[in-house]
Amino acid sequence: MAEKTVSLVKSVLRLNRILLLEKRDFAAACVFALLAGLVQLSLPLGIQSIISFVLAGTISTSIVVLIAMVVFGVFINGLLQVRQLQIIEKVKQKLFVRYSLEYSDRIPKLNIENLDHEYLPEVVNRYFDSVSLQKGIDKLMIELPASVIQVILGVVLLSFYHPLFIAFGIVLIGIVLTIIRLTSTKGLQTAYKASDYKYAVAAWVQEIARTIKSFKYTKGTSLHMNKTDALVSDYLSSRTSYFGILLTQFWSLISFKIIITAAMLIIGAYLLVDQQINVGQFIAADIVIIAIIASIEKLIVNLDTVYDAIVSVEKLSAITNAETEQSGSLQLPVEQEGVSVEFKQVGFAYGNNKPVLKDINFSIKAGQMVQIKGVSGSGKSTVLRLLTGAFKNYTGHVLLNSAPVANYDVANLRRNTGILLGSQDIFQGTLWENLTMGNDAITMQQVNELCERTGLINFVKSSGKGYDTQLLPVGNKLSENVRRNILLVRALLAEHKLLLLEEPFAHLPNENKAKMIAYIRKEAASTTLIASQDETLSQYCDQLIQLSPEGEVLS
Ligand SMILES: Nc1ncnc2c1ncn2[C@@H]1O[C@H](COP(=O)(O)OP(=O)(O)OP(=O)(O)O)[C@@H](O)[C@H]1O
Repeated sequence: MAEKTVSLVKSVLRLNRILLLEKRDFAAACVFALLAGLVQLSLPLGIQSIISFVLAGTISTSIVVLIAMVVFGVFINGLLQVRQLQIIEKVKQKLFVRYSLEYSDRIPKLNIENLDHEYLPEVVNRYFDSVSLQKGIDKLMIELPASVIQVILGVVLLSFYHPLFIAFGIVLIGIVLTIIRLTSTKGLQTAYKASDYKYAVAAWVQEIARTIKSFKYTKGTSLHMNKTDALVSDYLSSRTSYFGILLTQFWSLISFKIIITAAMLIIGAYLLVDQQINVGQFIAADIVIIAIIASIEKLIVNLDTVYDAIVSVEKLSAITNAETEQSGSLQLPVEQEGVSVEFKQVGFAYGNNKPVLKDINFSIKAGQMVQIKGVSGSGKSTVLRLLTGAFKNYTGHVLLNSAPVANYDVANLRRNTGILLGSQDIFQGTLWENLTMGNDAITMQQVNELCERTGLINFVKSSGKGYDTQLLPVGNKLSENVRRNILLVRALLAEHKLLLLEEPFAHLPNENKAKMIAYIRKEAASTTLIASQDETLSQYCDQLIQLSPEGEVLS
């Protein structure tokens, strides 16, 4: 697995940006934490005054008032905590909504050229980190700020008892910062690695489920278990190193507590004996110090939540920060029915692989129907893909109406292009949704007509719910014929100026194929490029572009 170096500062800033998206809520939670901290400190002050009164032997109404104030302080503290919980619940819900919408919105806009080496359904698993982030938000937005505020307020309060306590406070904060500084980078790095392996295990289990029939029908081999075993071992060893860091932090904390407790008692006892502070102040100072130690303990014990939250934000960024498609601004002319297409000295390779297309030249007039022919792997589909505008790292010129395809507004281009590529699929939803893709302008009459021509109408009629029939992901349980027909009708529905079709008719009986060709020629009137090895298709086309196995145009 490729190691990713995680920058502590960058990661903390990224987490901060997420928290600051809910600026007002975060500020409100901090204010409540501050108030709660102040109210909590009223407790030692109140106790100190009560002890002074008791020692002076004066039981007066002042004591009753003081006791009432301390009890009231405890009540107010509870009230502030409830308010904090309400704010945090709101933030949790907002986080879930934000990531759900951002993922759904961004995925179709991603630059697939960059994601070519990734399996997107696996990458999208990072979405579950929004739930992990939600879980950590209590600690991040309530407990940790509250602990920091309490430490600062406590040290300020101590300094009023005696200047010696100022030095004590500075040493205290110094030690904590040193512990955090020394262990955090490693802690974060190991947490990130453990998370990587967790996703690797999840991806592999998903892969077994996706290809269940392959694994079910193996001849008793245990490849699936062996691979899981190897991945789980990696996870366990990275998780163990992560836990090692947490243990180091915890040991530092225990040593720190021992030193501070001793220092607190020695300094307090010395000041008391030396009569620099009285008993009430001694007890109150001790209560404050105990509260500070408890807050610091919380800070260090909860560092794993901070690591987890940082890792979650990093993981979620696999989609939220992935590059999206660049769009130009050109629009295709509304009045024109087709578009002219031109390839001038076009060369293309997927990533760093060997070139698929070499010096491709052809031109197609608006409204023409053209077959692109060639053996498997010659690059027929790649020619179509370049025209979708999704792949831009080619050399030479890919022109639509004499303008580079990259100059077109992506949304406008896609609206005007009917695309049938082998990589497209059926999604979980109704047949109607799968055919129209949510385009409300498409009428029942248009859908019926294309279903008649392709023969898909037989499936519609035989399914109990017609167009409302629910389809399973990837078109599971549908016959290959029906699946291909759905994708073909989807590509042709609505008006297009350009049609890019990969083997659209191979599954159709001759009768339906003739009907579809007639439909495209007469009624669609778009410029049509068909990538196909069909020997009989060229007789219906205006042009035949033959590709050699090396990805060159044969004249
Ligand atoms: N996303 C990709 N990443 C890397 N290589 C790819 C990718 N898509 C296709 N290729 C490779 O590019 C070459 C051309 O593929 P393309 O699909 O364009 O050929 P084709 O002529 O349409 O083949 P077929 O008729 O089998 O669909 C093939 O060698 C293929 O393996």
